[in-house]
Amino acid sequence: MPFRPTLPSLQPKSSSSTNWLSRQSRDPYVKQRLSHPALYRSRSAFKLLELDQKYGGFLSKPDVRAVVDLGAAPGGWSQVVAGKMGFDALDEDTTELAKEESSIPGRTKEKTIIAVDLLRMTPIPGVQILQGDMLSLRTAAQIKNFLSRPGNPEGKADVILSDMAANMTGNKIADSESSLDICNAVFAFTKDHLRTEKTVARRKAGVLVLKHFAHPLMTGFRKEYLDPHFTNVAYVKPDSSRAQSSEGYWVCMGWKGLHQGES
Ligand SMILES: C[S@@+](CC[C@H](N)C(=O)[O-])C[C@H]1O[C@@H](n2cnc3c(N)ncnc32)[C@H](O)[C@@H]1O
Repeated sequence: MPFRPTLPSLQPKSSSSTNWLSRQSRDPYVKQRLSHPALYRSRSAFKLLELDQKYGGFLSKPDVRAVVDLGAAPGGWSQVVAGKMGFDALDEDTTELAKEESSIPGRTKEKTIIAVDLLRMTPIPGVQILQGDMLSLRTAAQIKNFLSRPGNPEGKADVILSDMAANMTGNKIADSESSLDICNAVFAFTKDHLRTEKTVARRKAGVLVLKHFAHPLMTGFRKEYLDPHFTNVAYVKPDSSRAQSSEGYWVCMGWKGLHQGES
């Protein structure tokens, strides 16, 4: 369902909601979303577009056959991925131009996109939706089933995206721990399901994009799990991410797999 601005009610507003409305009305990315022909479901879609563009169009490489989008609801990132992989992922066909932009010549529909979230999602063409908790091992097993098909018997993904975020409590320690739990669960999934750059035979193939909230615990996580296992790890705060949020993304390229003796 496309994003629809709600009309402001006539009730008096609290100062925080007035501030929010005023910030929204000035936010260039909210304005861009409302006027963009693709009618992305979320403002987050622009973060992924920015990351993809900055890191060489990793979603559009011809060898990318399977993408997993974790924490996908309401579906902006999945719409971006589906568009890049040749599906018409628009919620509404507004203009002919938008249709042309979303269909990339030379792409077939032999691609797998899996979107996972705790919440229900409205369907997106080309995207298989799975409602489940990524902190549960059962969900990882279900994703593997979705990934495994004749062209991909080993059930691997070329790109794993995680924009997952638990509900914030306002307690910094609890919130950092939830973010760390999510990062650990995503890494556990990645080590079993991301195709290595060696298997693909392309440098920087096997990409993980992982959202996290800045905290010293996260520096340790990066040093222990990301830096040793990827050819390149970059920290990015997209321009489209609100300055007051402590969120940031690691763009990790070139999955090397586990080292001998690691499990
Ligand atoms: C910021 S939103 C994602 C927005 C999405 N990338 C988009 O473009 O529409 C974060 C999502 O993470 C999901 N989430 C949080 N914890 C999760 C978990 N343990 N398993 C699956 N999804 C989770 C939330 O339900 C929420 O929809």
